Amino acid sequence: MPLSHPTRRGETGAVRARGLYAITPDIADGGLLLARVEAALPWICWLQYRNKTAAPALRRAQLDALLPACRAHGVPLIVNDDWRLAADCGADGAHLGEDDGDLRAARAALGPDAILGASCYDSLALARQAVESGASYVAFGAFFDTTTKATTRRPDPAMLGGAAALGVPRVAIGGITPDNAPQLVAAGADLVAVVSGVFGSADPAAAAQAYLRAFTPGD
Ligand SMILES: Cc1ncc(COP(=O)(O)OP(=O)(O)O)c(N)n1
Ligand SMILES: Cc1ncsc1CCOP(=O)(O)O
Ligand SMILES: [Mg+2]
Repeated sequence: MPLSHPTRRGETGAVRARGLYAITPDIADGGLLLARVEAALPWICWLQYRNKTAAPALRRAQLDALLPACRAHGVPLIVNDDWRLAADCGADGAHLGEDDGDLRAARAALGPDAILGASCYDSLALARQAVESGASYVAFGAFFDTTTKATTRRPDPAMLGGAAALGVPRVAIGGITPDNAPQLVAAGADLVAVVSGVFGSADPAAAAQAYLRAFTPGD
């Protein structure tokens, strides 16, 4: 069992997690998507279902296929963009960016135990607001160049340290590789969120394991 695996709740009930947060790419073929996710699942802490091109029915069908696989590995499944879809399919949480609706409404609908993430880009002020509004983790990025998403805001890694006082897991995203992940973990990232570095690889299991070395320096 990799160190990243458990998602624990501390005495305050807050979500605690550390490791790799894998995010799915836009794959239309559900069988292929499931096979690639299943290869990575033993090594990841959380999975985010993100598909920016699928029609609603395909998104729902892909989630319905991914959920039992995630459950079998004890990996929470988080739905990007759409907290209503997360609620409908019984996922463990949702991730909302600045155009994805209201965190308070999502928290009220999903309940106190849901994992609710917020994109905070390069802004500590956004992160503070997000936590006040019910976010259980905050995400910063893009830290590095990426072709997965057009990005304009580029935080300094020191922002991850500045966010420690918020008391929720800090996620780093954007162009993260096994080579540049250690500097983000050293700066305070609890999780590194990755699309292409895992699912763009011919071997998602090996790729996922390569990221875990950032969390066990010296191995
Ligand atoms: C963990 C994590 N961090 C940031 C994002 C980006 O969210 P958003 O800005 O809403 O952009 P899209 O992913 O919806 O294109 C994320 N999805 N996950
Ligand atoms: C969704 C998202 N938000 C900021 S960067 C990004 C894409 C990250 O993908 P990759 O890990 O392939 O750079
Ligand atoms: Mg979004």
